[in-house]
Amino acid sequence: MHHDVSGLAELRAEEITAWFGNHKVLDRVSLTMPAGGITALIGPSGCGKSTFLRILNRMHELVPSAQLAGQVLLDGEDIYDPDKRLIDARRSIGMVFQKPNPFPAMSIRENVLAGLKLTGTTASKSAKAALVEECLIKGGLWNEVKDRLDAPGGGLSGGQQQRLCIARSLAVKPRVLLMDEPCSALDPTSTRVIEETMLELAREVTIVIVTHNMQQAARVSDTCAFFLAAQGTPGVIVEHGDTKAMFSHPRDERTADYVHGRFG
Ligand SMILES: Nc1ncnc2c1ncn2[C@@H]1O[C@H](COP(=O)(O)OP(=O)(O)OP(=O)(O)O)[C@@H](O)[C@H]1O
Repeated sequence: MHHDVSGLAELRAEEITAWFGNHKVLDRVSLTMPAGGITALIGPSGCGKSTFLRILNRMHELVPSAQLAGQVLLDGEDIYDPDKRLIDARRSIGMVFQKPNPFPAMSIRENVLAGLKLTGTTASKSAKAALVEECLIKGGLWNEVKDRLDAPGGGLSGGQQQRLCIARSLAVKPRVLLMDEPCSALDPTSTRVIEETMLELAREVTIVIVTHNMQQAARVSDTCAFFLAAQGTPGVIVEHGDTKAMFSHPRDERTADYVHGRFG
């Protein structure tokens, strides 16, 4: 299959079912996350959004009791193909977490470059310097840190740390960036800066974001998927599609109730 590593990539989940032990938490969830778009995953707590996100870059299998059925296709290629290496899936599909997690004692520069070691990538000193600048610019942090690249990452504010984590994930040139409530630990100003960064990044990387903030989903996402797990049943997608349409004219009453803040 044609595989343009520099181009924008579509991520597609097909019939994903997930368990922790015998507890089924997702049931045959299918979703196409368009290339170069921002897809928001919304829904009440416990409906399986984070589990679904973790399945998209093979983090679910880190939990010993976790099981999975279905496929995840990056530009048509199954990331769970036994011939594919885990590290390749993780490099192509990066993740930013709820709580900023830079290496606190490492310098800002070393934080950005940290992923290169893990993926065994080597680069010259000047190539590394260029990469650090490029990723910090894309992460929306360059102007604030360019004069102190050797200061520890842990000395930055929460919002800056989160942008540092975004820059770090960009350094290995991912094709998809997964973000699990990336702003929930941040103040409104930092949140807006991250949202602007996301809108810029979407030109070159496909983004999937879990968010509890409906305004945020409306501001940043092109497409949206509403997850729901009815009492005692696994999570499913009730409705998905164009974000503006889903917020203004939801097809399902449960979506209407959720996006208007009537539950969850
Ligand atoms: N490591 C785990 N071991 C066992 N069960 C788990 C584990 N992680 C999640 N679950 C269960 O899977 C279900 C889905 O959880 P998940 O965190 O994916 O939901 P969520 O929609 O992301 O929730 P939230 O919005 O609160 O983060 C829940 O019933 C949860 O208790």
